[in-house]
Amino acid sequence: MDALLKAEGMNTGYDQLQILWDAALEVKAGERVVVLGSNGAGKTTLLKSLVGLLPLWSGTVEFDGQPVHRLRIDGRVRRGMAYMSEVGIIADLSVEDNLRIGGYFSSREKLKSKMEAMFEEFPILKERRQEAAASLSGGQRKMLAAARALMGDPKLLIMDEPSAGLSPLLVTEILNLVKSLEGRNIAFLIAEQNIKFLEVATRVYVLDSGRMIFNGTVDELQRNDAIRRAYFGVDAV
Ligand SMILES: Nc1ncnc2c1ncn2[C@@H]1O[C@H](COP(=O)(O)OP(=O)(O)OP(=O)(O)O)[C@@H](O)[C@H]1O
Repeated sequence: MDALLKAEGMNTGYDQLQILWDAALEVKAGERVVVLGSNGAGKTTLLKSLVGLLPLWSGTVEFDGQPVHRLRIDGRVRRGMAYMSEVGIIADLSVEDNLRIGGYFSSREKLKSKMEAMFEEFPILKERRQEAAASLSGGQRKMLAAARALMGDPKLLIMDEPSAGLSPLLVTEILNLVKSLEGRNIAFLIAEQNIKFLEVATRVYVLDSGRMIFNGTVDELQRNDAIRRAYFGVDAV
């Protein structure tokens, strides 16, 4: 199967400081790929350069068979990439209006039906549809960020540390959300340091100091002694 997202030779960073070193990554249609990395490994930098929030110094990104690394983020979103980020949630706007922004490129009829589908998927958002996003709890804001990204009917949903700041119970909710979207033909690329996310992964990359040091299945990861020691503790798995 051809890759939906294929990035090669990614080098980038901030000013003179190089963070990503020749990173490569592939996500096939419908796959759920987790990029595991500790604090400061470069996960956010990687995702930002994939979606167009940070320019690459060198390297290529292809999406759906087309090069996209010279496109701005909106051009990549139109092609079916979605970046789930709470940063884009507008606190003063209602839940409903935030969702409307997520469906910006949809026709009016489509927007209405997508909104209803989201409210079915996320009943808590329906309950609070008229309230300002600022009034939502941390977990509810994540739900809104996910629903907003899904409003655009993406082929690929990119999530940056969805578990950050959430209680274990809410982490389970996010995992359930990812599981519940199985079969919808949405691929996931999830950057995380929480190994619980391996539960939903069909494939894993490990990013270490800006370099991809592993690419394989969860089974293969668990059989890799060096990585197991570094990420799970010697006896953990
Ligand atoms: N705007 C910036 N300017 C300079 N350095 C930055 C900037 N953003 C990130 N960095 C540095 O780049 C490195 C990688 O950061 P990045 O946020 O990509 O890592 P991460 O894996 O997402 O970490 P975390 O889990 O802590 O969010 C870190 O050393 C960080 O200090």
